[in-house]
Amino acid sequence: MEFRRSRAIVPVLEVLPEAGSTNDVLRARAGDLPDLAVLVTGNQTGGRGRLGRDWVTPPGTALAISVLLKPVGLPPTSFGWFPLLAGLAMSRALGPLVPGGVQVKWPNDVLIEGDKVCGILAELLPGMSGLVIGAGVNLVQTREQLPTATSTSLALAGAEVVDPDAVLSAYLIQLSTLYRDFLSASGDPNRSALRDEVVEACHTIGRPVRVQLPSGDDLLGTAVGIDDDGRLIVESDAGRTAVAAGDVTHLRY
Ligand SMILES: Nc1ncnc2c1ncn2[C@@H]1O[C@H](COP(=O)(O)OP(=O)(O)OP(=O)(O)O)[C@@H](O)[C@H]1O
Ligand SMILES: O=C(O)CCCC[C@@H]1SC[C@@H]2NC(=O)N[C@@H]21
Repeated sequence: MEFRRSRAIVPVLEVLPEAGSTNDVLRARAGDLPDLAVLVTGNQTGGRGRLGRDWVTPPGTALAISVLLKPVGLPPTSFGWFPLLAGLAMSRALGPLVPGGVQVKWPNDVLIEGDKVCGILAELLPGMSGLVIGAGVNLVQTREQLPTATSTSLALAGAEVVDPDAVLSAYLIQLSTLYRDFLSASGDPNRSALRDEVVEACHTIGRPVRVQLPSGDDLLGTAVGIDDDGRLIVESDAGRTAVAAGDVTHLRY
């Protein structure tokens, strides 16, 4: 895979021929790298997913992108927005490539007709000094190369051309723009405009959902919004619950 054009968008873009996990490499080097530095590989051998799962991609079939964010002067409670902005950025980058577009499942999975084409893993740096936002994008895997029946690739979903560099550039342009918009909107603690965009893109809002909470409990209800800290608000028989982390399933009633 070749990467050509993305360097102008971010201060540091390093293409690794191979990496265990780009999130791990970037976290280890975060102290020496600037805000919005990016590591990318098309050959990630030890990818990690959310909730301790593996992220599996055969060499040369997928992109692994990790972006370092070092926002200055933000309260750590605001950090919950960044994974949502990454999901929105990726949905804008991938949406035009496939017939029928993409959907975002809260917090940041990007789906095509319900199947996962991109997963995002946001990890805090020690002392809340920043975050690493990792995104895995399934580009050209065949059905047999995907780990589950509910995952897909851009090629399988009907993208006519799958250019890794174009996907990378589009994502970085969208993410860096949203990130700068977020930082410059610090006068509006509710981030109303950005919140509206995230809610608009998030397919989960307005749907009946089951949320498997980190405690192991299940929450059944309807997703009705996103709160000031980026948490999903679920309305159930027990009232409203703000969910910071969990596995969401869209239910079809
Ligand atoms: N390349 C990949 N593409 C999609 N899913 C992957 C990939 N590699 C590993 N996985 C993992 O396979 C599982 C896919 O599960 P599934 O598509 O059923 O969605 P899910 O359980 O709702 O996922 P999630 O918990 O991320 O919302 C997830 O745990 C995901 O992290
Ligand atoms: O479980 C998920 O949905 C999140 C998957 C995140 C995968 C990406 S690939 C780039 C970065 N490096 C990793 O080890 N994980 C993330």
